[in-house]
Order: sequence, then C-alpha cells, then structure tokens
Amino acid sequence: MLGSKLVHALIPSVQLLITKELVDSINHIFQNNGQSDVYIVYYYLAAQTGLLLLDKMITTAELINNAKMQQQINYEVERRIVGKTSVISLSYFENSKFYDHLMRASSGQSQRVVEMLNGPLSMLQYIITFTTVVGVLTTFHWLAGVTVLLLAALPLVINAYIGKMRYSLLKEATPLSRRVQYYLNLLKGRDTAKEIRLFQLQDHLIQCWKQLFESYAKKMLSFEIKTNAYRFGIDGISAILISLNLAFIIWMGTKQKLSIGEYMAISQAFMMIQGVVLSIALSISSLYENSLQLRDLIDFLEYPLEIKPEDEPQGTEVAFPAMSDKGIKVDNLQFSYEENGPIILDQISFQIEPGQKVAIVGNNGAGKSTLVKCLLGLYRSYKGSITYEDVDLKHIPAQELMQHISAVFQDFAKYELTARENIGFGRVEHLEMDDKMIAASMKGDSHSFISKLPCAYDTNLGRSFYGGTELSGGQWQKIAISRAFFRDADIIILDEPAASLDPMAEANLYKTFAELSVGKTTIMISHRLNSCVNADLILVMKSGRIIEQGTHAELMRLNGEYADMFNIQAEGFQFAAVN
Ligand SMILES: Nc1ncnc2c1ncn2[C@@H]1O[C@H](COP(=O)(O)OP(=O)(O)OP(=O)(O)O)[C@@H](O)[C@H]1O
Repeated sequence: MLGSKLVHALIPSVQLLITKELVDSINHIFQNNGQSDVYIVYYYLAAQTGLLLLDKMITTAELINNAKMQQQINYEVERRIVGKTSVISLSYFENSKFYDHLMRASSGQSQRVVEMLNGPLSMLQYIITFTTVVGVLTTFHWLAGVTVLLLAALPLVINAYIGKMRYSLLKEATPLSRRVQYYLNLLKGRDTAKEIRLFQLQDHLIQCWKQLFESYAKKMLSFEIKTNAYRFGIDGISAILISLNLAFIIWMGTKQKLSIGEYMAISQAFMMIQGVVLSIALSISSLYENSLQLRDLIDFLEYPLEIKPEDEPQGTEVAFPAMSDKGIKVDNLQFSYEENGPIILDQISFQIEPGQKVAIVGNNGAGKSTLVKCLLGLYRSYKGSITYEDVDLKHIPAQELMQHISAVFQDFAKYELTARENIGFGRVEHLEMDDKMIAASMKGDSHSFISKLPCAYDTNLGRSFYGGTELSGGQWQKIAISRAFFRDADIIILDEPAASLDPMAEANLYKTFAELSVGKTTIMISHRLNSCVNADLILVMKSGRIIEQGTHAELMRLNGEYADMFNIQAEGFQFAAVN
C-alpha cells in the first residue's frame, strides 16, 4: 500500500520532466527539418504512455482495495452498533437525543473509517507529489514555484473551515432530518398504510413532510451556497494567479530564457498542481470532518449498558436464585421513565410466593405494564427494591434474569421470518428441536393453523417478503404465546394475552395456561376480570399505585374498586344475555 502510494506520488513530477523533454525534442526535430534522431521522441512517448498506464493501474487497484476494505469495515461498524443497541438499557430508547446520536453514529461511518485509514497515506502521496512538482517547477523558474505555494495555502485553510461548518450543520440538523424521515416512513410504511387511507391522512402528512423537508433543504442549500461561494473565490484567485504567472512565463519565453518544453511543462504543472492542492485541501477537510463524526460513533459505542442513577447500589453480580421460599418481593417501588419526569409508579409494595398465580388489573395508564417491565429488570432506575428470593434484582445481570423469565408483551414482536423462528426465538438455542416446538405451539394454540401453512413451520410469516403468509391479529398473538411457552421459564408474564383472541381461544388460553403453569409463578395483566377469579393474588392499580390487593373473594368482600369493576363487567354480560 505504502509502496504503491509512493510510486503514485512520484508519477506527476516524472511526467513533467518527460513532457519537457518530449516537447523540446519535437521542437528540435522541427527546427532541424527532421534531421535529428526521431527515435528519441518515440522513446519519450512510450515512457509517457507507460506512466499513464501505471497511474491508471495503481488507481484501479486502490479502488478495488477500498471497496473491499469498505465492505469489511461496514460489517464491523454495523456489528458493533447493533451489538450495542441490542443489549443497551431500554431506558435509552425513551430519549430522543439517543436516537439523534444513533443516527449520526450509524450513517456513512464505514466510508469515513476507510477515508480515515486512507487519509494519512493519501495525504503523504499528495504532499510528495506537491513537493516534487514544486521542486521540478523551481528548476525551470523560481517564480513558478512561489506561485504554486500561494495557490496551495488558501484552499487548505478554507476547506478545513468548511469541514468544521459541515459537521456543526449536520449535528444541528439531525433532529429535523430524522423527523423528515419519520414522515416518509409513515407515508411509505406497511403498518400505517391502512389508517392513512381510512382517515385520508395522505394530504395532511405529505404537507407536514413538505414543510419539514423545505426547512431542512433550505438549511442544507444555504450551506452549499456558502461553501461553493468560498470555493468559487478560491478558484477565481487561483485562475488569476495562474494567468499572471503564465503571462510572465510567456514573456520569459520571448526573452529566450525558457525552452518551449519548459513552458509546456510549467503550464501542465499548474493544471496538475491545482488538482493536487484541491486533493490535499479536501483530504484535510474530510480528515477533520471525519474525525469529528467518528467521535459520534466512538461515543456511541462507549455508552454504558445501563443508565445508573447515583443512588443505585453498586454490588457484585449474583446468579438468579431458585424460587423456593421467599418469591418476588416489591418494597416501596417508585419509578419515572425520565429523570425528573412524572412519577409513573409510586409506593408499590407486594409479595408473590413461588408458584402463585397473580393478576394485575386497573384502568388504562394505571402503570400495569410499567410495573411488569420493572419486574423484568428492563428498567432498573427505580427507587425502592425488587428482590427475587431476597436477591436484589439490580444485582442480577439482565441476561441471567431473562433466562428464567418468559413474557408476552402487549406490543409483542411480529418477526416477518418463518413460523419456526417466531416460536423458536423463545429459546433460540433450541430452534431446531421439533418436539419442543410442536409442544409449545400446542400449548399456545398455534399448531393447528401452522400445520396448514404452505410450508408448515418453515413458512415465512408476514407480507414484507416474497412468498410470505399474513396471519390474523389473534394468530400472531397465539404465535407470541407459543414463543413464551417455548422458553419454558420459572416465571411467566402475560400482558393482556387475550386482547386479540376470540372468546373460545381466550377461554382455552386461560384453561391451558392454568394447567401448564402448575409450579410456575405467573403474572397476568388483564382487563377481563372474569379471567382473574382463580388468581392467588390480584393487584388492583390506579394512577401508579396499588389501591387494593387480595384474592377475588377478599376483594369482592372489600366492596371497593375491584368489586365495582367486576360488577360492571358482570352486569354487562347479564344485560346482554337477558336482551
Ligand atoms: N416508554 C414510556 N415513556 C414514558 N412514559 C411512558 C412510557 N410507557 C408508558 N408511559 C406512561 O406511563 C403510564 C403508565 O403506562 P402503562 O403502559 O404502564 O399503563 P397500563 O396500566 O399498562 O395501561 P394499559 O392498560 O392502557 O395498557 C402512562 O401514563 C404512560 O403514558
């Protein structure tokens, strides 16, 4: 690499010397009416062609090498970014600045790394070319050398300044460009296509996108105008300097102080040097700009995995304990999604004994899902304590905890991959175990429809890719429940598992769930209170607090909020049955 750069660097100055000799020898032949040795002209011509070919060969090899390097770096950069985003605390995803940073860290970084790696070598190449060309020029006339130095200085300074400006602009414009992209995704997305048509949102969204796009484009355009005006200024000054110099050199020629070959070589050198200076200037500005932007990538990769509040106890990591005696204990839990943000959970205390079936009920926004996410250790910046068999959750590493807990979230993931992968992701190391897979799908009530799909468990689900089969909302939910069963964990959490299920499937789910979860601790969030009557413990939540807890019978006797909610739902059924 270094060798090829050095050879590449020397080619222009050798070309100049050859040009001079070639032109002078042609001139000599003309002046002697063809009486001189012609072969020398062919010799120089061949040398010049050879140099040109060598130049192209090196350029081609460098381009291929760069493409290869870029692929490898692209892979490495993306691997590191997704390696980070997939393990980093969920709390980061609540923060829009995190997304801005993620976008800056991801976009075009592999290209930058390649440029940063190539940059110093390319710079060395340009500097050698520049120095040798100036050296050759000075041997023709000192003034030519001085002009070239002047030609170089200005663009270098201006381009470094432009690099800095571009970085500041990109940083400032990232939130805006993300918003522009967001509207585009809404307008192009499959998930939003139905509603956009239903509510006739096209014009409104296009208008919003247009406004943001225009304001973004305006910012970018004003930057381009400014930078191109600077560049135009530099080019103008360079052109004037070159013309003055050429005029001077012509004048020297008339005084017989320069040969025609030297004149040609100097003219060629000016053109050449403009290119070299521009390359040096661009290298400096891109090295500077890239170093600033790569800082974003480095900072991103250095994010700590958890956002730890100062009062969080530091301690050694502990393995997940066997759930035999104390179970799960929550003591005076308080939680906000954002620092100094609204308190979402407050004064939450309860205990779940091993093997108990727990139901969490309450109105929308009461904090049920948030409580479950805290129990899962997905958010750890809470106050108070959560312990598993007296072991503080904050001391149990996330991966260790997840090995023992299975969950179906309200907004469960729909992987547009095969049915096997959708279920097998519950415990990916058992992905190929057909017996386990079928057993889990039977428990989740998905086996009957999966076995009728075109390629059964190997059918691609969803419509994003060719050959995929779309499922109904309830079928997707059954797949998610099967995934949870496939995990075969000690603790199972279901967040509104029956939301998309038909009444038969719902009744079936509760029955199967009760049978299959014997000996396991289960926590189920539900708005359908008839599904909670057999729970060992019902937690009733309101505005982030637990306002009642006990069994169905105890809560009915209490005649409080739970009893009211239950009676209203029961009345609804009776009313419907009578009418
Ligand atoms: N990621 C989040 N960032 C900030 N606030 C959130 C986030 N998720 C939920 N909240 C807020 O926390 C509160 C409780 O939400 P949560 O989803 O826990 O309620 P829920 O009882 O499960 O409601 P539902 O019955 O509607 O599912 C709500 O006010 C909601 O706005």
